[in-house]
Amino acid sequence: MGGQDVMTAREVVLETPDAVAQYVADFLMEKACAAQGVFRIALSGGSTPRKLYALMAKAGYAGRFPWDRTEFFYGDDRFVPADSPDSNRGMVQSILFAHVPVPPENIHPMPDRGEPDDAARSYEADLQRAYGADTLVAGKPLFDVVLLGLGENGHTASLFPRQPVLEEKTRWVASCVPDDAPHTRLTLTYPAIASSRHVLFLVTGPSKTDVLSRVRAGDPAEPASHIRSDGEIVWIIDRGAAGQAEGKTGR
Ligand SMILES: O=C1O[C@H](COP(=O)(O)O)[C@@H](O)[C@H](O)[C@H]1O
Repeated sequence: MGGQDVMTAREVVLETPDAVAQYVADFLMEKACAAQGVFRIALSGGSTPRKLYALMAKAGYAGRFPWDRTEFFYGDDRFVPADSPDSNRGMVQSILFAHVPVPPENIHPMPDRGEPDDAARSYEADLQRAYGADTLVAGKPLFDVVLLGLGENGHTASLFPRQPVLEEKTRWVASCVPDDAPHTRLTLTYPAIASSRHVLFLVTGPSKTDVLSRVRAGDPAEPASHIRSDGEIVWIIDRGAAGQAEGKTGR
């Protein structure tokens, strides 16, 4: 694969948020089942992927997904305890992991204690152990799939506008303190996200239409405009976010 940016990404527009969840669940099932050996996913947080995680916890998926050879990491998290309602880790645990036979050692939550920068370095070391090297190599993706969302203020993972983390070229994980959102965060950096076979953006609802159109036009002020993948990028959006009267699949 030659790699993609958001301008050359494939786009799938579906009727509803439920259809988006279904599409992504089927995508993950197909890719994970087809993979040889370990399959690594970086999960997204926030509200949009909840439907996806709930669907994957249902018998039809839970009984067939290769949980035992899938390693679950996080694209970002808020630096709060897992029992906080704002914790991405806590959200995925309660909606998905509590209901499926995933070995606990396959779940890699971002740390939520100590100094945020130490926690970021510790998570980076966790990723490097899984990857088997401390330098990212072209042709050897860190992640099979990275799931991403898109905040109304333009952030993706916890890459917020105007933050120093947007300039990070070598670290895989960094801490940041957004100026327009609560909590210190830990986030994958651009180079870590780019080391992937598939980046899937899940975007639903009319509140995302404006920011989505800015990113799709390549607005450099939007952090999501700078996402790359060594493989493919796919936008999976509902017609509410697309600002369309009717859904269609294309591009
Ligand atoms: O803070 C976050 O927000 C983004 C977008 O979330 P959504 O609620 O608009 O779906 C999410 O992708 C990220 O993981 C999360 O930490």
